[in-house]
Amino acid sequence: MIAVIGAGAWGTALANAMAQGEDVLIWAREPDVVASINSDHSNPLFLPGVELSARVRATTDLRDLAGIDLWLVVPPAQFLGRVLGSAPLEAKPTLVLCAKGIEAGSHRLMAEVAAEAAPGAPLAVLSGPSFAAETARGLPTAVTLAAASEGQAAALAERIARPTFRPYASDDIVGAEIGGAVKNVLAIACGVAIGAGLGENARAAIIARGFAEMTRFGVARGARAETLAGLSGLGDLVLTCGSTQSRNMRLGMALGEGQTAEQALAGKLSVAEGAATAPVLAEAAAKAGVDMPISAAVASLLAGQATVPEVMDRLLNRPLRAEVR
Ligand SMILES: NC(=O)c1ccc[n+]([C@@H]2O[C@H](COP(=O)([O-])OP(=O)(O)OC[C@H]3O[C@@H](n4cnc5c(N)ncnc54)[C@H](O)[C@@H]3O)[C@@H](O)[C@H]2O)c1
Ligand SMILES: O=P(O)(O)OC[C@H](O)CO
Repeated sequence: MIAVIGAGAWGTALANAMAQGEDVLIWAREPDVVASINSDHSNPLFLPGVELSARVRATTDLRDLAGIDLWLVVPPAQFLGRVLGSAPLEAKPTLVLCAKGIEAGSHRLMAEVAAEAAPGAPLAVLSGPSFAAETARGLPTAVTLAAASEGQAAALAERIARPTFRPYASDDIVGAEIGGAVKNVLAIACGVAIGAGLGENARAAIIARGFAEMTRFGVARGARAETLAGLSGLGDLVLTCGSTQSRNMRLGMALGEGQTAEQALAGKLSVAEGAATAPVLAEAAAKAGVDMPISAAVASLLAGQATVPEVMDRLLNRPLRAEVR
């Protein structure tokens, strides 16, 4: 049996994919979500329109996960430490971290947060281009699965691979995490460009120059550039910047159309992780001396410290430079 923590769209989609091979127990915070998964095999709150396998069962009690050896950990990034802190981790289950973000305040990646909450538990990171609704419907999905060694990642990949769900093993945990966290911020930037009518040239420029930012930041944090060029970095960047299925892209479009961040985020149950990651990333990059002008622009827009014309002006008037370096 596999456990899943968090029954948002991605936790539910992963549970449904995993149920093709093993029984799954999913923990949800919301009693209504547990009730609809157990009685109707659906999660209309977070993943409407998808019929779930009867092999997925749900609980609101984290203690029910005790004894399960493999957990997919899928709450929003800012809650991951708190949720793990309440979980029965005595048996040191393998934790596959699936949230994409950087912890506010501490600037820690999810594996650093989990290592403190679950000392001694084997850790892995699953990240890549994966809209939940598509994975849940069994459409082909390939992701990076990073663990402490490529051997551990490969063994885990054997366990969680399914006919249309294909993990690629890696030993670069930091690289897999940074790609997923940074692409959400860049997707907001692409959304702003589209929402403000700046055109497709601008979107492509943000993707390419954003990828340069992601690589600079990742390498400074110890990632390998080749990981950032893979599924969890460039792959997810292209997906998220190219589709209005992305919540981050849609948030950016609302900003580009003139809404404030408060207006664009009001009443939303679902998470656009880039909104929480952007200020943390801007701070962490400044602290590390890494130049990330697009991410910094997103952070100032979200904070209401600049308008779209102002950030455009700032970006376009930076000194001309060589493309590489
Ligand atoms: N949705 C996707 O397509 C997708 C794909 C890959 C990765 N992810 C990542 O998965 C993570 C979860 O996103 P999602 O899309 O499944 O969520 P979601 O937006 O569908 O749902 C929100 C989730 O937040 C949880 N939540 C709200 N307040 C909370 C709190 N105080 N403590 C703990 N949990 C709380 C809710 O219970 C719910 O599970 C994010 O890091 C996201 O970037 C999402
Ligand atoms: O809807 P988004 O922007 O959170 O993107 C979802 C996934 O991260 C895509 O891989």
